[in-house]
Formats: sequence, structure tokens, C-alpha cells
Amino acid sequence: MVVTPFLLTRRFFKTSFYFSFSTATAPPPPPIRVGLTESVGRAVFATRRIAAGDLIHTASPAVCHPSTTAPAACYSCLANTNSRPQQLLPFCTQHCHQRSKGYYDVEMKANWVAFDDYCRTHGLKYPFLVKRLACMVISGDAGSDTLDILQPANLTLEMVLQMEEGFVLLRNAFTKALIADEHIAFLTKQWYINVLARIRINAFRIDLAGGLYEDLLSSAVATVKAEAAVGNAVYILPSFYNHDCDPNAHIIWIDNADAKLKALRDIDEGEELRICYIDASLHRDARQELLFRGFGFQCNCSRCLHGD
Ligand SMILES: C[S@@+](CC[C@H](N)C(=O)[O-])C[C@H]1O[C@@H](n2cnc3c(N)ncnc32)[C@H](O)[C@@H]1O
Repeated sequence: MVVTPFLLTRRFFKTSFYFSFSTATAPPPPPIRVGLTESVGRAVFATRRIAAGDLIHTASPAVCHPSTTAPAACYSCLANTNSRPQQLLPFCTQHCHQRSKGYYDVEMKANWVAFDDYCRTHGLKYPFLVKRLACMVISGDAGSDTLDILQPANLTLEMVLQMEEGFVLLRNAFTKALIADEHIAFLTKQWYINVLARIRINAFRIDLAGGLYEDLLSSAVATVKAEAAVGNAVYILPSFYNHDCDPNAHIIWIDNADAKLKALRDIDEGEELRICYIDASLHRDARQELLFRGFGFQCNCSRCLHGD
């Protein structure tokens, strides 16, 4: 595999603070770099040897949203709110309440019954992430180009047609709430479809390991098996990790939507870091089918190539 350097754009620097080397007190940069490959687009590579079990880096979501079946999840960070004071709900702490104020106030101005019904009737979860991002853009908490750097999914005409209905309902909710035209100028059908196409490939389903973490060294499998997802999130740097059915890294969540990327085994300098997007214990055909339906690619990892 030939690797060429990947030019990090200004936007990437803005959204991924782990690559900022500006101050003497800043934590050391993570031992990785993003490079371009011939066969799978961009990929993450180790810049030094990483030992099994090491924390490679952490990442905060660019956008996240609790699932409708997780009423106890903090509306901001997805942590469990069960033991929090009533007045803080739907947030877990004053900190989450404060940092979400901008987009939450925007969201509270609109009536979401029609939009939420549309999502529920069609069993859709990703439009909630678009709604959250749209509120963040309107409040100034995020740029409308936040996810542009991520790889988009190839969409069928049927998918686009279904998205159009969601777009109309989202835009109507804002216009009926009298949000000024100039604040929703970004919210075009094309923007909505572009964002959803990126979310489709790059969103992670969040299952919190909580106190069970010590038992979860192989939690790449454990997390995809768990049924009770607290929500979904999109990250920038973790989105550059490619998939492998025998991964050398995994992504886990302990108490909230902040992701931890950990090494599953010793990794050499220059080696590509890959995580598993699905349940690696499935047989080859089932894995291939899931990856093709969910992410639109035929897996070229060595397990699949060897028919394992
Ligand atoms: C989350 S992105 C990973 C980063 C991506 N390579 C990029 O350039 O942004 C997932 C996409 O990477 C590619 N990919 C990841 N793992 C792959 C694999 N095992 N085999 C083939 N393509 C893969 C597919 O195009 C997939 O849709």
C-alpha cells in the first residue's frame, strides 16, 4: 500500500484540536497521522510504536444526539442523568447545561412534532443529528461546513427522495418559529442531503461501558452487541479510521460521548490503525453484507481476503 501525505485543511485544524501544537502546556500530539492510501482513501497511521492497551487519543463529538429510547441520556454529552437534580434535566451537569444553551434555546423555539413523527414512522435516527447540527449552526456553536471534510455515502434516488421530506419538515420548523431567513440561509436541500450522506458513513452508535470498562478489553465486539445505545455521534479524527474485521484498535465510551481510541495489540510505527465497524464474530458473508449495506464498501481486510 502506497501512502502519500494528507494535507490537513484549515477546517481540519479547527475541528480537531488534538493536532494543535501551539502552546507549551498543550498535551503532546497523539502518535498518529492521517495519510492517503491507494485502496481505501484516507487512513490513520501510527507515528511510533504503540503498546497494547494504550490510549491513542480521545475525541469529543462534532455533533451528537441521544436516541429516542434513552430518556435518561444527557441531551448534551449522553451521560446518564438518573441521579441529577430535576432542575438540570435534560442535562447531566451545569457545565453541559451552559455549553448547550445556544443550540438548545434555538431548538426550544420550534415545534418538532411533525419532524419527530417523520423520524419515528420511518425508524430514522440520523435526521436528529442534522437537526442538532442545524441548531448549532443557527446559534453560532458550529459552522455549516463542520462535516464537509468527511467522506460522504453514495446515495440512491430512493434515499434522496426520503431525505427531501425530512428537509422540508426541518426547514418548516425553523421558519414557523420565525427564525430569521439570514440565519437559515445555509439550510438548503443540498446542505441537508450532504450532511446526511456524511453522517450515514461516519456516525457511531454510542454504548457506554461505564464501570464495566475493565472487563471490556475486546469491547469492539461487546459494544456492537449491546442493544441499549444511548445515542449517536459524529467525530472528525475517528472518522478517518478504516475498518478491519481483525482490528488493532477500538473505540470505546466510558461515561459519555467522549470517545477513547485504544490499541488492542502492539502496533508498529507506520502501521495503519483500524477499528471494527461491526460485529467481528459474524461469518465472512454476513460481515461483507453488513458493511456493504451500511457503509457501501466491500471489505478488503486480510481476514476477508483470506475467506476467514
Ligand atoms: C469512516 S470512513 C474511513 C475513512 C475513509 N477512508 C476516508 O477517506 O475518509 C469509511 C470508508 O472508508 C473506506 N473503507 C474503510 N474500511 C475499508 C475496508 N476494510 N475495505 C474497503 N474500504 C474501506 C470505505 O470507502 C468506507 O465507506
